Amino acid sequence: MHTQPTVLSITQTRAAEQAAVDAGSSFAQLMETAGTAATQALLQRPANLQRVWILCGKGNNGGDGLVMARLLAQAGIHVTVSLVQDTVSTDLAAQNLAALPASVVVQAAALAVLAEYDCIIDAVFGIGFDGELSADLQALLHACSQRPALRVALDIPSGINADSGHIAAHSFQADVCYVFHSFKPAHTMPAVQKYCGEIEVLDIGM
Ligand SMILES: NC(=O)C1=CN([C@@H]2O[C@H](COP(=O)(O)OP(=O)(O)OC[C@H]3O[C@@H](n4cnc5c(N)ncnc54)[C@H](O)[C@@H]3O)[C@@H](O)[C@H]2O)[C@@H](O)CC1
Ligand SMILES: [K+]
Repeated sequence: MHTQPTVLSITQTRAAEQAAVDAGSSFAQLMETAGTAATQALLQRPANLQRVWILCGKGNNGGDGLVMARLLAQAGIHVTVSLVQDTVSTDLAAQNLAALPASVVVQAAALAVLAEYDCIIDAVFGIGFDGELSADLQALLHACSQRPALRVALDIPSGINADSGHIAAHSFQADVCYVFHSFKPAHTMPAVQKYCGEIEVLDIGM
């Protein structure tokens, strides 16, 4: 028998996160668990992962990417991080940026894009994205889709609205999408599933 996945809207997801925090967790713990679960899932894949490039947006999806950067570097992987919006805007993302080990290279995307990677991780936007991508981000995400690297999206490929499923031009084209806690409505839509590739739902303890 095929079990239908649980689907939560953006509002329901944020309410579930708040309920987990009210029950004794914390947003920092949820982010740490999300980044840890995605790192473990990635390391279990039969993939060459010597050089990983992580594109981080300024919000908490970027924070998840920064947790992964720390953990992958601790696992001995050569990690490059690009802050694609030049900064981080949430306390959690800032804390995880400050916690990066010295071995992680933090480099402007315009420079980093010239190097070779085995894996590209999209931590630009998650459920906070709405609308269209800037011209710069369109060019960057399009360049990523041309690369012979394993492309991993965190929560949802950047450029896609998690509720409506609207796909902005040059949204990230993933091979695998690690979805946190539960499907959002967009993950059920065939057009969006083409951008997700393989979808794996990860328990983040809520
Ligand atoms: N809140 C929590 O407890 C958790 C959040 N998690 C992660 O956090 C994500 C949600 O984080 P946020 O709510 O910070 O949102 P995002 O990180 O998805 O993005 C928010 C940022 O994107 C900007 N933005 C939105 N649309 C844009 C557009 N068209 N062009 C340019 N910028 C745009 C917003 O102004 C905001 O600064 C989830 O998808 C998940 O990956 C996980 O860490 C698990 C726990
Ligand atoms: K993403």
